[in-house]
Amino acid sequence: MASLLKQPLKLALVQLAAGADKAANLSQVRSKVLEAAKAGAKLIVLPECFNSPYGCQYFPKYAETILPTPPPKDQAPSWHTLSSVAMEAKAYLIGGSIPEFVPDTKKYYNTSLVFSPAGNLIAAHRKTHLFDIDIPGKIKFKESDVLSPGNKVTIFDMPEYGQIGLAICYDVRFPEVATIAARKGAFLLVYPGAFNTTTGPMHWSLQGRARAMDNQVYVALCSPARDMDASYHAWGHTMLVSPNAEVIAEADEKEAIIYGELEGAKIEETRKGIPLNTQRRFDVYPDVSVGTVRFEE
Ligand SMILES: NC(=O)CC(=O)C(=O)O
Repeated sequence: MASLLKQPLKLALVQLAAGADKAANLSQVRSKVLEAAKAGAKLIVLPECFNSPYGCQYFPKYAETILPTPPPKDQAPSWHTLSSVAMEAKAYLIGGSIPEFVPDTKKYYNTSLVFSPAGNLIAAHRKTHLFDIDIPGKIKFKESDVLSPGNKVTIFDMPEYGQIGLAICYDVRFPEVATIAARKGAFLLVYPGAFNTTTGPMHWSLQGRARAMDNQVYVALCSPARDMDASYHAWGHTMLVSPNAEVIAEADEKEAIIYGELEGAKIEETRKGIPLNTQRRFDVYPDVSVGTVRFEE
């Protein structure tokens, strides 16, 4: 059987320190992406909300209108930064996420844009599960006050390497999304995400490792760096997890780039040792990856 990952891939996860100045954030994106490319990365990932601080109060101010594509430059500076830096870096670039505004419907989304090394937009994912939680005395957050949810599972292809499943932050808590992408052939699941200092220590690493363990694929979680002067304290701890659920590399809470070399043989070795893929009992329970799965908005 052909390998899910056609050739080794160097991955970089950029734990960016994003602040209130959008232009400064975009300039930092450019410098960190080029640094990662210089180190040999061919797939580079940015965190959730890389052009702004994270919080419902910020989404409208930092939102960009990206449709129709390509959008005018003055309307979508983040879109154009991602496209041009992907080209300069000669790398695939997963642009964490930005707030997106759709004028026709007046809706806002939390949206991840993916660019090819030629600077073309090749995929977009709108956060499907909005972060609405209330842990008394700890954290209350309601993205749905401002945002609308996306309506699809996102899988995209890098023809020289293979397929990637992409979702955002809270989406990681819904294992169906990961399972669908893995069963459709993804070798890597990528989650730009901003857990916080309450849910981060409880579940960040556990979620990343669980998605890897269940699906026997690589998992990448990419967070903003922590800013204790911001209203939301991101957990940080950007990490890469192996198909056998080991943490390959992990940042602390400060700005950093972490790297990993991904190899198809590692997925095959894991699946050979513990052959979940051939042992599933779809005569006992349904396969969530077939049937009414939406791959289009
Ligand atoms: N910020 C999120 O979307 C999710 C999160 O912090 C959590 O699930 O915990």
